[in-house]
Amino acid sequence: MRVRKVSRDALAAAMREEWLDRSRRPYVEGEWAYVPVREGYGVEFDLPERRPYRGRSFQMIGDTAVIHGARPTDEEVAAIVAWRSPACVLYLAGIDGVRRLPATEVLYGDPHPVCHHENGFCYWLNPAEVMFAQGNLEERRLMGRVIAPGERVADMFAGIGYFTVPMASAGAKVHAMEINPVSFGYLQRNIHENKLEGRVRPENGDCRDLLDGVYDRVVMGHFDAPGFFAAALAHAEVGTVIHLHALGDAAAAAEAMAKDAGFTAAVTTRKVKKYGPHIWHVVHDVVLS
Ligand SMILES: C[S@@+](CC[C@H](N)C(=O)[O-])C[C@H]1O[C@@H](n2cnc3c(N)ncnc32)[C@H](O)[C@@H]1O
Repeated sequence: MRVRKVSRDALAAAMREEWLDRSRRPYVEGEWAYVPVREGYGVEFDLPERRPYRGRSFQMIGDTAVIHGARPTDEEVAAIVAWRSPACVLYLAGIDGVRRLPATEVLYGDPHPVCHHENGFCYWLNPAEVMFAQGNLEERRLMGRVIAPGERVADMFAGIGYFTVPMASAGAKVHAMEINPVSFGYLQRNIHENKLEGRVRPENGDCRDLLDGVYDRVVMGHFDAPGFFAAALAHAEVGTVIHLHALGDAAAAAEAMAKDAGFTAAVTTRKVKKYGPHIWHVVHDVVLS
């Protein structure tokens, strides 16, 4: 690409120049911008054409690239670094145990806390320490939309606040429970960074011990949630809505447990993402009457 080099501050003015090639995009690196030049005008450099990235998909969390599946080769890591200039590349080999801890290998740079921007919120986390579920994006948006101001909400598996933050921002009073002290630290930070103190009561511990009083809505964002459903029912009343996450269909079991607790349950189900062959991560919306 034929370019002229200008300072980043001068880029806006360069974009109005007669010599600008409007069919190409400028390339910005650090404090400098390389601005494409039309035929017939003088150039300072002829940059090699940047080859588009054709490797497998990866997740950007803040400035950290996270790659799933088979362990990437050195060439794959080099291609990601050349394409996105991440500060760090992590290989996510798996997610362990009920605390959903990521098993990661550092392939480039040093892991560090990052701010991941999503739906207008900022989530601090270190992707080498805690997971950030990519496939739940639509569910996180939805939880922000279903809230009526003043609702009493329990987020039983709050993690770093993916559901708590949008719900509190929509006007709910959220009781956010998280058992892992590392995730809990980020939860507290994310409540603060998103200016939601006063709307969230964060507590570190087992949600079965922390549930307190009666809630209008209960979010159960964990694959093991069906095993905790009885605990949620003990803090529900007629009209309470429970968002029960599960791997596979837990609707019939939920209806039976609600009946045992003296309620009638109306259950609707949506798929969040495919988890494995013939296995879906689903959410059952359980409305109690
Ligand atoms: C799937 S992760 C984060 C969930 C987040 N709501 C999401 O879907 O992105 C589930 C979280 O539940 C926490 N957890 C597991 N068992 C728990 C328990 N008994 N009480 C409170 N938190 C628990 C884990 O430490 C983890 O941070």
